[in-house]
Amino acid sequence: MIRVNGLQKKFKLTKDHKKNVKESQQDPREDKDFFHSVRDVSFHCNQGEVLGLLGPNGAGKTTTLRMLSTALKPDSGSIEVNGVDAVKKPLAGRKAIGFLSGSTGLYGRLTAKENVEYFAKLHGLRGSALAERCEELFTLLDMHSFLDKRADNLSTGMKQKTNIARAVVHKPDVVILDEPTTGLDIMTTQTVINFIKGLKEQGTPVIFSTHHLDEVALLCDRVSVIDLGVTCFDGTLAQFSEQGRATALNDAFMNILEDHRHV
Ligand SMILES: Nc1ncnc2c1ncn2[C@@H]1O[C@H](COP(=O)(O)OP(=O)(O)OP(=O)(O)O)[C@@H](O)[C@H]1O
Repeated sequence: MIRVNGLQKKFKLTKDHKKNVKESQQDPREDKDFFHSVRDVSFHCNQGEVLGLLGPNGAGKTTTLRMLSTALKPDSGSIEVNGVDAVKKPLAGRKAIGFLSGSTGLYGRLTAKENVEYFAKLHGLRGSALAERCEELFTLLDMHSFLDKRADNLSTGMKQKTNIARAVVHKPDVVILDEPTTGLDIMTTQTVINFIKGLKEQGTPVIFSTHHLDEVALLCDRVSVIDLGVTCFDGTLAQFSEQGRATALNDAFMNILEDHRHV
C-alpha cells in the first residue's frame, strides 16, 4: 500500500514568472519568491485498489506524482510504500514504484522491444526471467505487431504502450501513471484500461491522474481531488458522489471544486 501525508513542494520563481504573477489575480500559491505548487496533499491506496487523482489543469497532480516517483524531493510530508519511507530512502522507493510520466522519452534508435529489455536489465533482470517478463507485457499490452520498429517511428499509442511496459517491467509494488490515456485512440485506451484492471486483479495498488471521469467510473475504488495544491477530497467513489451531491461524476467534481473555492 502507499500512504502520502501532508506533501508540500514549492519552486523558486524565475524573473519571467514573477512578472506573470504580478499581472495575475491573487493565487494562494504565490508569494514573493516562490510558487507553492503542492501545499497540502494526502491520500492512500491499499492493495488491490485503484485511486484516481483528479484536479483542474495546473492543480499540482504531476508535481505530486513526481514526488511519489522520487524524481522530486518534497519540502515536507511523508510517502510510505509498503512500510518503506520513500522520502528518506529514495532508492528503495524507486524500486518499489513503477512510474509512467507524461514527459519521459524512449531511446529513439532502439526498437520497442530493446527499450523494454534495456529497462529490465537496469532493474537486474537477466536470461529467462527477463524474456518471460517482457513477453508477458508484450502480450498484455498487445505490442507484438511493432516490437521490432524503432521507437522514433512508433505512433503515439505504440510509444505509450512501450513506456507503460518499461515502467512496470520490474513488477513494482505500486504503479503510478500520469495521464496514461491522454492522446490515445479508443482501442489503445481500452488496452491501457484492461492493463490497469489486470494490475488491480493481481492486488497491485495503482494511482493514476486523469481528466476522464468515465475512466474513473470504470476503474477507481478511490478518488482524490487536488485543487490549488491542496487535497480537497479523498475518499471512495460513493463518498465522492455524496460529498459532490450528484451521481454524475462530472457534476460531483464541479460541486466539490466550487465548495473548496468558496470556503
Ligand atoms: N519547476 C517548476 N517551477 C515553477 N513552477 C512549476 C514547476 N513545476 C510545476 N510548476 C507549477 O506548479 C503548478 C502545478 O503544476 P502540475 O504540473 O503539477 O499541475 P497538474 O495538476 O499536473 O496540471 P495538468 O492537469 O495541466 O497536467 C503549475 O502552476 C505549474 O506551472
